[in-house]
Amino acid sequence: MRILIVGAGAIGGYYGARLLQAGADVTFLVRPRRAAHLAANGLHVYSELGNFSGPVATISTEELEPNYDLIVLSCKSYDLEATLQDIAPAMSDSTTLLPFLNGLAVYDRLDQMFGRARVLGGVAYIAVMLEPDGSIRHFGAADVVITGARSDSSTRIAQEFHALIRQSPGTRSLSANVDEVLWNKWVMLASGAVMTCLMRGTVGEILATDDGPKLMAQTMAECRAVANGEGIQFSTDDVQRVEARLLDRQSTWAASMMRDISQDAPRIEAQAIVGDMLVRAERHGLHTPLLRVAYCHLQVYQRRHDTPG
Ligand SMILES: NC(=O)C1=CN([C@@H]2O[C@H](COP(=O)(O)OP(=O)(O)OC[C@H]3O[C@@H](n4cnc5c(N)ncnc54)[C@H](OP(=O)(O)O)[C@@H]3O)[C@@H](O)[C@H]2O)C=CC1
Ligand SMILES: CC(C)(CO)C(=O)C(=O)O
Repeated sequence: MRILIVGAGAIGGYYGARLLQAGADVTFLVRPRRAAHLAANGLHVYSELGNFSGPVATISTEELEPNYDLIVLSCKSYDLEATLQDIAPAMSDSTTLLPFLNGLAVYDRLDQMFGRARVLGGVAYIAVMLEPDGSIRHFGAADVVITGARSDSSTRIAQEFHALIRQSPGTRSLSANVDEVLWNKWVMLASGAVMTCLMRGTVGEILATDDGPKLMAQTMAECRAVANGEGIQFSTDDVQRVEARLLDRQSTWAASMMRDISQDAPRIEAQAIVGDMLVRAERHGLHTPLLRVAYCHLQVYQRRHDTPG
């Protein structure tokens, strides 16, 4: 299987390296600055699960030809439209896409452009970061990847990808109900992002306050109601797994968007992670006050960074 990974950032670089270690045929689509860096230094991944260091094959959008079986999308959500233009020359009628972006808007867009049968579902539960020196650092040892076909005709390629990625360390599953998996992650992430970004604290710090547990539970209920409105029913296990993470008083976790805000990142994925949940809530006539407050707060942050001074 010929795999094109779009972006050699935290997620693309990390899983690209893991796929290379598994013997996969991987090329990274990168923009000029990253291409020059990788040509000069190679790719370096530092992880408790094993490091990777070595040269990698890169390509520019001008050089692309339609000869990939799978294109893995690992850009930030705000770069999706530009990325879709860049990958156009690589798309053949038989190319399948696998996005690892957070949120569900990416699926609506890809389904609209290419059809659901050409888009696999994928989530990564991991904390990785592109360091200023261009290397990729994995924080902790958690690394869970769940992928799956979203239509019968892409079952084979989903199985082939799983067979490759399962050779890497971490927990790997192939789901027969990947839509539920995608929603489950989004509900967890959106709820966690709403609370940790609004309160500027970790889950444990929030739960130690008078109203923290109640507000966290309300945020999860708002996000679950949106999922239900979109036709997703969670199992008791799903609900308990999200609650175990977001109602854990010992937790030092905060959403990566909260970490981006703490580091004064110029752009955040507020629209994809919180704004789009709110749009869907409105579509179903749902009252979601915490999502609304959080999105207003995140928009203020983004607008201040869009128009400095
Ligand atoms: N980091 C994490 O731990 C996790 C992240 N995610 C999600 O994964 C997605 C990616 O996040 P992350 O890897 O952290 O982000 P990064 O910013 O680390 O990496 C994104 C990379 O995409 C590249 N890129 C963007 N557009 C293009 C393009 N058109 N052509 C080539 N390269 C491009 C950027 O390159 P350039 O340098 O040229 O801008 C950048 O290196 C997000 O949606 C995030 O929410 C999900 C789970 C965990
Ligand atoms: C996997 C998880 C939940 C890791 O923190 C994430 O995607 C994020 O915070 O953006």
